[in-house]
Amino acid sequence: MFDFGSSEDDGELGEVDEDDGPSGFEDDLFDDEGGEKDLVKSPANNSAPFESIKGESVNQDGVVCTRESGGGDSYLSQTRFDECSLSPLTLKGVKAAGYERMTAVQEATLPIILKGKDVLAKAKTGTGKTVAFLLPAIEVVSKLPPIDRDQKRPPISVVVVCPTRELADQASAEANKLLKFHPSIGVQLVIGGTRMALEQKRMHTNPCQILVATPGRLKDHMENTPGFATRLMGVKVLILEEADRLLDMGFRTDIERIVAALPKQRQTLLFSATVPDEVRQVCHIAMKRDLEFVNTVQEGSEETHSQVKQMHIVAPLDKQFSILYGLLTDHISENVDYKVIVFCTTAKVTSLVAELLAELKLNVREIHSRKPQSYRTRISKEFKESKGLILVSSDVSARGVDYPNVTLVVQIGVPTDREQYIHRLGRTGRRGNEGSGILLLAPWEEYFLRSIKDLPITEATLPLIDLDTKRKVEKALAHVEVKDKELAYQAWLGYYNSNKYIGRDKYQLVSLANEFSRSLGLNNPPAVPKLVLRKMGLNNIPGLRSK
Ligand SMILES: Nc1ncnc2c1ncn2[C@@H]1O[C@H](COP(=O)(O)OP(=O)(O)OP(=O)(O)O)[C@@H](O)[C@H]1O
Repeated sequence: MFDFGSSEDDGELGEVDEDDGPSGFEDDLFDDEGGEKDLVKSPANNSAPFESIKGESVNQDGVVCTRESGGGDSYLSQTRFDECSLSPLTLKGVKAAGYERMTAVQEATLPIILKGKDVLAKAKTGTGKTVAFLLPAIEVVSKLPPIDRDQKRPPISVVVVCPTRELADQASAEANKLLKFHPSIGVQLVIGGTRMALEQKRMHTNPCQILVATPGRLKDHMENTPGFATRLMGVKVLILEEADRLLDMGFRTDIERIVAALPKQRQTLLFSATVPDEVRQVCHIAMKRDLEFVNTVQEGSEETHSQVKQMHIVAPLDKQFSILYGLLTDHISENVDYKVIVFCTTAKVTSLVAELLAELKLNVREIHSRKPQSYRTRISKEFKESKGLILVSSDVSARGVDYPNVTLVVQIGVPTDREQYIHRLGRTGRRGNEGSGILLLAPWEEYFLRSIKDLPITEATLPLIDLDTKRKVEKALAHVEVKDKELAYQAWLGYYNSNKYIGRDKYQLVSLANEFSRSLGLNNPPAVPKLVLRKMGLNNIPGLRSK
């Protein structure tokens, strides 16, 4: 249906739509944890330059020297796991998991981590960072004296902190896979949205040395689970997955508290596909001064994969649903085994888009923080295992989640920041596979393209929308519950209000929100509770209706 004549174009917290971060009132009122937090990024802390934590990785001129490894997009290195000094039981686990050769980041980090050094590692999405930090952590535990069976609360030796529940779930599953031949090493998952009491019981009955957690729930256990704080005194390795997300302002206080509760004598590993400068400046919160920065993204190469075709489309809001529908039907007709993720700005907008696409008879699932954890786990598992499915998602799936063979990632509306764009796009093109990404922006969101102008993203011409598509979409929109449209409108307002760029001019913001409401087929913008408007700083702005 669409023909893209593409032309070159030089064109935040991020929304952690997840329940374990610091919850402000925004969570309840605007919906999405992410919206607010994303935009309150940590300001560059110039008083703590990276040189102050340089260690061996800074040369005499104070320039950070990174260890380059691997090449371009090559997925696996030439080095085999059995060439590395891993214990026989761990090697057996690696082999049983089907891994033979190391990926570039594994090859680059494993020897350094095994030496006991703190490592900050940057490697592209889907290149095996989880195995890279789990293997040496397992080695540390396997060398410790075995736990005394009578000991009621054995120490925890490794803590892995992940920004979302899905990611934590995935890391603990990978750990269990690698631990197949280490029956005495236990893993426990502690994440928000599940019953604390159940986790407390499990921790009591099944001793674990490796704990995988989201920050909020970990803090809860520190404060409320008897004996937990003592068990943490045994920690030898702390891992912060998606370190930049965890160290930005949204999570920083939680991480500071967690770090303060752990022994100083420990090894700390920070992994992410994106490591902005301000994160390097704050990583001293958790790491030793002589940390090593291992960067497997070669100087001058992009942080995204070259085998993933990236495009952006700029279109007014009233055309976006039709464009989305057209993009999806085109993609489905060209890919029998299609597997698509559509990222939306907030949980409630996600819900609305999923409802609309389901009305359009597409095979759709939705995932976001407003869904119960049991539902999220089920949908995530289903999407992992299936083909011929579209997952409409908030940023709960933006980072780290390893859905195999995703063929297309669509992002509608401005991502919270450059990093979030890269991580979302990184759900496709994993393990060297091909994929494509489309960013759909409104004209007033075009400013975002400046922040990704170094990435190989091309501009697609505005697709023509045929009358049939337009009618179908209008009809489907008319069937979407009015209540859901109202909730999406409010969430939209909250999200863009907290956007530094768009939320600056409140009059303009309201006019854009009302454009969004019209694009949903609403004649009048929905009324928003007075309290919500006050908290957004939007009371008395003409064009808004209050109730
Ligand atoms: N050495 C290896 N050989 C083959 N497959 C591997 C190897 N290491 C990891 N994998 C697989 O590669 C996939 C991607 O790994 P993983 O999810 O850890 O990537 P990541 O770098 O953490 O991605 P993201 O930045 O999105 O979090 C997983 O399916 C994992 O099982």
